[in-house]
Amino acid sequence: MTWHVLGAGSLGSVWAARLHRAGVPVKLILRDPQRLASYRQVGAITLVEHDHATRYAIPADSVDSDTPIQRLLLACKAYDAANAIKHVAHRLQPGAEVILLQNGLGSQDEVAALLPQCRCVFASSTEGAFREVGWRVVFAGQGHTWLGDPADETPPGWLADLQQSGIAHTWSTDIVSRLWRKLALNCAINPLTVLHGCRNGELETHRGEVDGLCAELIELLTACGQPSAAADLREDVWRVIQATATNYSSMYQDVAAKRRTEISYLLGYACNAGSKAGLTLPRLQAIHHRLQAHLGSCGLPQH
Ligand SMILES: NC(=O)C1=CN([C@@H]2O[C@H](COP(=O)(O)OP(=O)(O)OC[C@H]3O[C@@H](n4cnc5c(N)ncnc54)[C@H](OP(=O)(O)O)[C@@H]3O)[C@@H](O)[C@H]2O)C=CC1
Ligand SMILES: CC(C)(CO)C(=O)C(=O)O
Repeated sequence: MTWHVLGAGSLGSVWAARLHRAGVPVKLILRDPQRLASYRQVGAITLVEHDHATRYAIPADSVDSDTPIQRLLLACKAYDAANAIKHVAHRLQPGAEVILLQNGLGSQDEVAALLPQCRCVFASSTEGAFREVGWRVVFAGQGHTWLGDPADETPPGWLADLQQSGIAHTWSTDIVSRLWRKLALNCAINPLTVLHGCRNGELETHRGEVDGLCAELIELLTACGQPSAAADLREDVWRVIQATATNYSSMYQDVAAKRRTEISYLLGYACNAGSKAGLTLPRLQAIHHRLQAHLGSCGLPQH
């Protein structure tokens, strides 16, 4: 069965290239005929791993094609996910499986609401990839991907394709909790690195702010029925800060490159969930507002 990959950016390309080279049928779906023409001119995705570049001539079509889709990897940013899926929804067969690679929370439910006839599998990944130029992508960090379906704990048969392709993964029966935990880590670290203009490790000099956010995130996770995502959060945040001390967070990198951030699916989602639960979370609200103002001053969307 063919894997269709909608969103041939950083992570989508890394997935597509590994599946393709393992002999698993893959097709890229590009956003419009112009992007398809650009891809066809080059004819391949170039994947750079350990400074070694390899071309993978993966077949592609655009969203305008009408071939049916039974398995789809949605690899757009969280803010593009629902809009992107609308363009291919009519091609998805009853019972089709859609794997959602988005970080944060909120986009998964937006997409699932549009696809009542499909099985939506949520993913949370610690892999790292970035687009160098054009159709050339650097696979910067080996990581792990957790996959799960909140509506059905049965592992899908296609996990064997991931195994065959060397995509490190685990089927998770608590994927929503994992997504919450990653969201909390991102909320405690990423906005502060943007506002202080620093690497993750330099947050050591802003201990009070990090700890204050952790305390409110623990309150939020607990109120939202996510006690295991709340357990030892502060310790985990400091462990991640130390382990990634010399790195710039993904949000820092987005702002530095003048790319839109996923703020609405991270801090925005956390603040909304807090309001819905009737919580007062002054530190999270304040950092959300400071970050929005900062994004505005950089000419970037505040949502
Ligand atoms: N990159 C990473 O290291 C990691 C990313 N993630 C998460 O994975 C998700 C994807 O991130 P990433 O791969 O970095 O994102 P990129 O910006 O690199 O890629 C997104 C891709 O989506 C495509 N796209 C957007 N809208 C549409 C549309 N309507 N139709 C078709 N294609 C569309 C873009 O197309 P075009 O090329 O035409 O602009 C682009 O190729 C994010 O939620 C991110 O947080 C999680 C862990 C690590
Ligand atoms: C390294 C870490 C955990 C920091 O929040 C991250 O995931 C990111 O930069 O987005």
